[in-house]
Amino acid sequence: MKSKALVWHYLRKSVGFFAVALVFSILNTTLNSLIPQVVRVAVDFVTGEQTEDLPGLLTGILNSARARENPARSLLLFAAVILAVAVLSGVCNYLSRTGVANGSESFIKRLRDRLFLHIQRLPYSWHNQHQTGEIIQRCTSDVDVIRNFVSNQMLEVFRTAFLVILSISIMFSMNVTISLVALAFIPLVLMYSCIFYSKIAKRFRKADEAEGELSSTVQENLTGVRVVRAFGRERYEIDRFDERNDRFANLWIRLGGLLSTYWGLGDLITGLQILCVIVAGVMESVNGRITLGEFLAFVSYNTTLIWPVRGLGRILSEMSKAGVSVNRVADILAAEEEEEDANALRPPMNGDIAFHHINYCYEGQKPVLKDVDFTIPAGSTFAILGGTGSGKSTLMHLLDRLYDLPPECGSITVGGTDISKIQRSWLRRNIGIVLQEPFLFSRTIEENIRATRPGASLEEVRGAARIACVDSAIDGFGSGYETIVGERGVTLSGGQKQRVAIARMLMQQAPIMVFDDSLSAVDTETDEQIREALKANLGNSTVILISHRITTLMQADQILVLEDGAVEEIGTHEELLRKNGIYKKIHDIQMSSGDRSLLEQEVV
Ligand SMILES: Nc1ncnc2c1ncn2[C@@H]1O[C@H](COP(=O)(O)OP(=O)(O)OP(=O)(O)O)[C@@H](O)[C@H]1O
Repeated sequence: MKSKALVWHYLRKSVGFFAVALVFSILNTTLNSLIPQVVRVAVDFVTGEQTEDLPGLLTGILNSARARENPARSLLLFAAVILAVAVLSGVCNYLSRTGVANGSESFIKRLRDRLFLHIQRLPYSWHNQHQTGEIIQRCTSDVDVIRNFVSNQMLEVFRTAFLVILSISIMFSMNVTISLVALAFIPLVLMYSCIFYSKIAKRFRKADEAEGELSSTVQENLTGVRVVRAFGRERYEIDRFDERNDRFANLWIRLGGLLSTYWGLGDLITGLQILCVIVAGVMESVNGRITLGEFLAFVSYNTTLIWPVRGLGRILSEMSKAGVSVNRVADILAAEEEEEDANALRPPMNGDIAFHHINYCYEGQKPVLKDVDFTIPAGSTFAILGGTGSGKSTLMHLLDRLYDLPPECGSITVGGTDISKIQRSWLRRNIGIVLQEPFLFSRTIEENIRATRPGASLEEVRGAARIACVDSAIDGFGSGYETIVGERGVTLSGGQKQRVAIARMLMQQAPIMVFDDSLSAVDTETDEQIREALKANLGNSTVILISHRITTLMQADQILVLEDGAVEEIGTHEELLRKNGIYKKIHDIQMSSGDRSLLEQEVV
């Protein structure tokens, strides 16, 4: 969506509020412009000059109050009129601001909701390509800049335009010469504002990017705080932060410098303009072409005219900032969501899973999977063994359609149906995955486990935790299932996190379950206990086990060995040992390590 279309799309539902605000803002401006007229009349009335051109209503009031015979009473009357106008103007101001607040807040709420929803729907690949800190900055700081413009500046543009037209008309009706003097400076002020406007926009864009980098550094550092501590990298991280913070501060200092020059020079031009108007006014007044009251009114109109014109520069700079922010938000909203075809298939998911000649590479990368072709029989336990980076997780990401497999790169079928024809949400609901790096939300353990089946009872949650062998560990926490898990599960050990993630996946009761190296952080004994519990409870589910550890895989119905993205061997534990290939080699290496006793027990 183009940026302007984006603003309009979310703004149009608030147009009613803004229209009301605009009407009251114009009324408020009109009422304010009456006050110098009342002052003019009051001064001229008291000094006895040209009182015959008083508005009819005012003459009537003055006559009925017999003000002409009593100057003090007449001044009280003028004060009362000014007070009445000021009260009305205040009411209009209140209504205008309320309208703007309602309009802008509802607009921003819609924008925020849409952003959040959109980000939820963006593909996995998009999230992998964007830094979390930068996304957070766009959703908070950029949205705030837009909000600030819409709530404080947008209506000002219209109000200023109206005020300029009104003030100029009144001034010309009073005295053409002084009006021309006043007006001569307006193009200069406007031109000057526009030049600065374009410079400020450029600098703001840079400062905004630097802020994004800074947020990313902080976010990454906080997320990886344990790695930083473990490797004693604090100094390096502090220096890295300092460097970005310096860049950010310098950019803002330069931006501040530019703004200071703008306001300083602006003050000078404004001062000159006011000086010229006063000089011209005094000359016209001395020559008897305007009264004292008119002169005072003129100075007053000129001041109310010149400040908003100068303010236009600020509005323009805010507008440029908002423009940058709108573009950045529009960039996110322009990213294509994962399309969900309502007519896509929702077939039974308890059939064989077949990978047909998969050749896959990530965008711009070398091939990750090379002619991978195998079938996982329904209801079986299938294991995948392979070195790091051999493409095991990629296979699972393709199965779950976290990445879409282009048609020319092979196909994956479940029960004979191509997964590209299966509704994504249906596919994901029926494939439970425990990811390699499980993420737990900062909520209670119970909520974390229940996340995949919100209606589940506590007993069901406990049941899943028991199968994942984490029930007793949870009971050992002070608040049991009510224990809050910190960000990324900081209060839990790596193994406990993995087991809570397994319990969460089990709650899903999916016919296909994938364990992507999800027992790596538990000791071999617990690993075995969990596998035993899973075997007894998984029923007819098809289980895909990915691991580097032979003890985790050896009891699987079939084991596939993946080497550098290609299928190297496939068979049962015994068959693969007999083949004397890579599986046997890994087996022998692990045999000589701590897993030997377990291996021996299990093989017997
Ligand atoms: N999102 C991605 N974008 C680009 N390249 C990727 C992406 N994800 C993985 N890769 C690359 O694809 C290759 C296979 O990665 P994959 O995660 O599938 O390996 P793996 O066998 O699961 O490894 P490990 O056992 O270490 O988890 C690696 O070289 C990796 O760098």
